[in-house]
Amino acid sequence: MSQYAKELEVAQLAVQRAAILTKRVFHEKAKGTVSKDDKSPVTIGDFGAQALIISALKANFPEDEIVAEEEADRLRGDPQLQDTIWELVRSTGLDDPAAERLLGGALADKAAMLDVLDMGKSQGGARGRIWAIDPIDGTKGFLRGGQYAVCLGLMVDGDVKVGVLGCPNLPVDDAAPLTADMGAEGQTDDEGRGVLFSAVLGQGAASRPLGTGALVEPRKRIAMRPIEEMAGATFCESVESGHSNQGESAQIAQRLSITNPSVRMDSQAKYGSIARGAGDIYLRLPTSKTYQEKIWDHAAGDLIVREAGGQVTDTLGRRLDFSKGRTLAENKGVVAAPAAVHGQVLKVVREVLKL
Ligand SMILES: Nc1ncnc2c1ncn2[C@@H]1O[C@H](COP(=O)(O)O)[C@@H](OP(=O)(O)O)[C@H]1O
Ligand SMILES: [Mg+2]
Ligand SMILES: [Mg+2]
Ligand SMILES: [Mg+2]
Repeated sequence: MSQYAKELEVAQLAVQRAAILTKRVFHEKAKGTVSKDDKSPVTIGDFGAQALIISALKANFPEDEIVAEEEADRLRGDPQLQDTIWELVRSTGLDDPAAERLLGGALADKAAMLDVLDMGKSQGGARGRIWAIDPIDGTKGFLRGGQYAVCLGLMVDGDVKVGVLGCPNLPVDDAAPLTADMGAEGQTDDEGRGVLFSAVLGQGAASRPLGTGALVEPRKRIAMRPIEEMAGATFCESVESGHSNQGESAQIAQRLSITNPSVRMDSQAKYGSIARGAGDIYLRLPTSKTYQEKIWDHAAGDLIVREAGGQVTDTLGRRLDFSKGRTLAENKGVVAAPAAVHGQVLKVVREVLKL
């Protein structure tokens, strides 16, 4: 068995199960948005998906630490919201009994769900096995019917070894071109959509359809698209102008003679899209001097792009450093591109950002 085979299997199934819940929330439920301290929207989907993922990890790797985005504190004083989430968590499972058994089956009760939600408070760091979870990345995209991703990465001694991204609203087809309307909103029909990206360090990156039971076979290798002419490249960037500086990104594109409009989409679906050659370059350009990127926003995508033939650094050319705790404290922004042109892109990024 290859290294991290069990971790890869459990991670993919856990993400797949959590995505069943997020899709249910989107389709069946009124969007129960509560406001968090940082004002980012967080929904019953975020809590429910996080509970399902942590419960699968604890069933298989009870000693591992977990860094997860959400915490149960705000739920403890809100019995109604607790009930809504518990009802969803209780009734969401993979439709393959063996796969569901591997994830440990259903949680015992609501109290167990709250406990599990709080198991994601590890401070992270440079030692041991630590999972990073973003139960819904791109919450704003999720609410809009745009792109979002269920994200899971395993770090060992600060280095990402396994990465999985579930993207329910991306086309299944790796060859489907990116279109401007793909990212922003209105993805209400699941037909032809849903992809599960994965990578293990040193073993390449792959995709398969995002299913609802056992993992869909085969798992197909993905690779970035070789860029022959920079002018024909496509940028991916955030929809939210507060998350990445779109004006600077346009200047960089212009200096690289890129004429294609950049494709805006929420979440780590950007990393998945460039990893399979649907787009080429992902830039995340800081909009504030103080914001520190969160490890759960990048761990899986960083590995998937690198294993697909890409290079991922920050705007100063440093590898993303996942060993510094819950944030990428030693990095600023992200520059992800095919390895062969990364240097050229980075040079222009530094010129425009005056770094
Ligand atoms: N000022 C900021 N700069 C960069 N990223 C930010 C930010 N404020 C919030 N974010 C992060 O941006 C993520 C979404 O990224 P994107 O813009 O690529 O879709 C959010 O993840 P969540 O949606 O999981 O909260 C959040 O963690
Ligand atoms: Mg958030
Ligand atoms: Mg996120
Ligand atoms: Mg999130």
